[in-house]
Amino acid sequence: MTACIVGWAHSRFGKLEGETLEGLITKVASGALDHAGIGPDEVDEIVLGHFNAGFSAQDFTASLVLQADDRLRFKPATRVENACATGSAAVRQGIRAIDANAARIVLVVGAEQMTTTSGPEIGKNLLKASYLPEEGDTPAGFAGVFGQIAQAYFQRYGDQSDALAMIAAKNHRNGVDNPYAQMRKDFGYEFCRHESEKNPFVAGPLKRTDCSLVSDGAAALVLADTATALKMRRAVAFRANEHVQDFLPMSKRDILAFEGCEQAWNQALNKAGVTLDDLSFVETHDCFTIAELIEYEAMGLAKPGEGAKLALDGETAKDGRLPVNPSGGLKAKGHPIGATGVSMHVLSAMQLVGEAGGIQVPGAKLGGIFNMGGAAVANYVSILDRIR
Ligand SMILES: CC(=O)CC(=O)SCCNC(=O)CCNC(=O)[C@H](O)C(C)(C)COP(=O)(O)OP(=O)(O)OC[C@H]1O[C@@H](n2cnc3c(N)ncnc32)[C@H](O)[C@@H]1OP(=O)(O)O
Repeated sequence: MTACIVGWAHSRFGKLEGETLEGLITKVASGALDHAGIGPDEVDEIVLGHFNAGFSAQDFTASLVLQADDRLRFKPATRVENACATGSAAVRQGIRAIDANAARIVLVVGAEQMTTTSGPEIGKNLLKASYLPEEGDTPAGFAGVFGQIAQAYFQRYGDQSDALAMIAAKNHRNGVDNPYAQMRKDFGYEFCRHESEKNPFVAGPLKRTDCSLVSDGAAALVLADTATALKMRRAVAFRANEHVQDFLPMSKRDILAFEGCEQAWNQALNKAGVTLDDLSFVETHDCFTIAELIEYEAMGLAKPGEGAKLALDGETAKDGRLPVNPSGGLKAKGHPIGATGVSMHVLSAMQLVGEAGGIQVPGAKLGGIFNMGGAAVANYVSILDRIR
């Protein structure tokens, strides 16, 4: 791999009153260029990750990045979309431009503004990332889809409510130390474990604390080829970047196996020539706590049906064997769809250069990222390594 991350910017995630999609995009675009010490005229290509699906009336958004600086005018700019993995799809498109020697510097932006949409519309928009003929009428939107997955998992492997509450509590605890996070509240295990007025059931066995947040936010990063990156202040290289796309209908797959996720991790670990034991941390797609649990199994940390033990034994806690979601994950940090994958790469790069502040994993050397679109349909894994 030749692409490296050399600079970045991240907005706060949350309900950002008075903010616009354009404002979010332009602020992180210029912030990332400033952070990298790269002038807009040096940019060869721009990629914007933006899901939309009804969240924004403006649907032709790639050129909004050009509003960050007049010197970006006439640069090639494209928007990409791959459901909740839209951000990682944008990162990958940038990497491929560099690997093909078609670009030396690429500006990647991910953004979404979700909170200006009303509750029922949010669920409808998100469900556009499901297979409409079979899953389009699922009650409670995507929470309903993962509620069914959780129910099926409980039927096959037994009730996992304790482990799901451990995952929720862990990610909420980690989010407290993340200044970009939408929710910085340490709810604790007991609150996450039990149904209450403040923590009602949302879909199947999933309670509110099992669900990611509805968020506004943006993140951006600058990619450069290795030769250029080695002359910069910071350089975080892609040891691997893999994309595996699976069938859309859940009925065509064993939905408890997340086979696309498994395949993407296998490919990435092979390419990087490392094992999970070599990773210092993982940022994984916890759109719902049951997703994080199944991802433990798909990535190879636990056998099928045994992911709960990792959560219950604290092995994926920040001070555990392999910290998972030290940022607080989608659960606490927030999940502005198009920004999420870019955010995962930005926060991982921060970890590797030792600039992650309160969420820093001490001595982090190698980071893994898994970002997912739909129910394990679009699967992206990156393995990042600091080279400067
Ligand atoms: C689509 C893909 O390709 C793959 C994916 O990633 S799927 C994931 C896509 N994202 C989603 O589906 C979003 C899921 N989450 C939600 O829909 C909503 O957060 C929810 C339905 C779980 C809760 O929404 P709600 O019931 O309308 O809550 P809301 O009225 O906004 O807030 C009530 C309280 O709960 C809190 N709250 C809201 N959502 C919360 C959450 N997810 N976790 C914890 N607390 C939450 C609020 O802060 C508020 O607290 P206070 O009373 O103390 O102020």
